[in-house]
Amino acid sequence: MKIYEKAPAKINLMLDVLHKRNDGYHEVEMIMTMVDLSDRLTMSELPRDAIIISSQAGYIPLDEKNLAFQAARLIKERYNVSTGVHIHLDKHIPVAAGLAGGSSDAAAALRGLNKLWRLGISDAELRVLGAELGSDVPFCITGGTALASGRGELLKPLPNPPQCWVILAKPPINVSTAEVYGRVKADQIAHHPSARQMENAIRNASFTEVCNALGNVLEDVTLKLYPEVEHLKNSMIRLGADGVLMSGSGPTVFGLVSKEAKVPRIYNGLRGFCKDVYAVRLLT
Ligand SMILES: C[C@@](CO)(OP(=O)(O)O)[C@H](O)COP(=O)(O)OP(=O)(O)OC[C@H]1O[C@@H](n2ccc(N)nc2=O)[C@H](O)[C@@H]1O
Ligand SMILES: Nc1ncnc2c1ncn2[C@@H]1O[C@H](COP(=O)(O)OP(=O)(O)O)[C@@H](O)[C@H]1O
Repeated sequence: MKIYEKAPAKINLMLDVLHKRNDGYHEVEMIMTMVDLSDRLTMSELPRDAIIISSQAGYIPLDEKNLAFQAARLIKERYNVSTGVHIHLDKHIPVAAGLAGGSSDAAAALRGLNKLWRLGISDAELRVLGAELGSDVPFCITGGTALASGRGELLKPLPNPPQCWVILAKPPINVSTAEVYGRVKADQIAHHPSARQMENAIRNASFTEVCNALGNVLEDVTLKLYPEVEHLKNSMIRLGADGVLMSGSGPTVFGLVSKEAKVPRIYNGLRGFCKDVYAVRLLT
């Protein structure tokens, strides 16, 4: 038997850091949504007790460092599964980009293996398992749009934002999430974006209000470390995107665009100096 699962990328429409916790994580408030840029997982049962990861992408680990491997190992151990699985990852989401590619692969593996091994695990239980693998994995289990709090694992579902184009551009640098959080000075954040303002904008289905409510306190850290991210933001604004923000810990910058006619100019303008550019829709 084979199971296929899509693993979409996320963007953070707002991200605030409230304080550093005793366990080393940061208490956050984030509003996240999915975009139509996905990895594709194929999961095939193996009669022997093994987890094999393969991928067409030459730049991700295929051993126990792979988050899909960790997801398979976790579910196998927790539910005493004696057979194995071969997971093929058809990667499309850029890696270490702030788009949760690895977390979404882990979530898709948990969903898929629940079906492959007929375990009957509820989504709520899958989210609890997912939190052991990473703070963004619980959101990626259910997807949609949500307000995430705690370290990212406490989720309040929200309606989807008004449909629009999303231009994603990733400069050729890899950003470590741990390093970015490690440099945040939570008590010195000058401006905190408002989760309430973004939630209201989404509930009002107002594209303009969503653009006005965009904000990410991790930008201050990543833009200082990598000035090319700020350059990319400025280019996207100059080319006419309606709202522009860095996603997560970066370095991917996204631009929200309501009018399709504007998309080619922004896409082509960015492609002039950035290789990794995508024009996609929100996954609504
Ligand atoms: C910043 C965000 C925004 O969505 O995404 P990315 O930019 O990574 O996509 C997330 O908070 C990232 O979530 P995720 O990538 O799952 O992080 P984890 O694996 O749990 O943690 C990696 C490291 O980041 C730090 N970390 C993570 C989450 C959090 N709330 N506080 C933290 O301080 C910790 O140092 C941790 O060791
Ligand atoms: N299935 C996977 N896909 C991508 N990266 C993975 C995967 N499993 C483990 N990784 C590792 O996780 C790290 C973060 O990757 P990713 O999840 O793409 O970034 P981000 O958290 O910024 O969205 C990378 O260093 C990568 O080597």
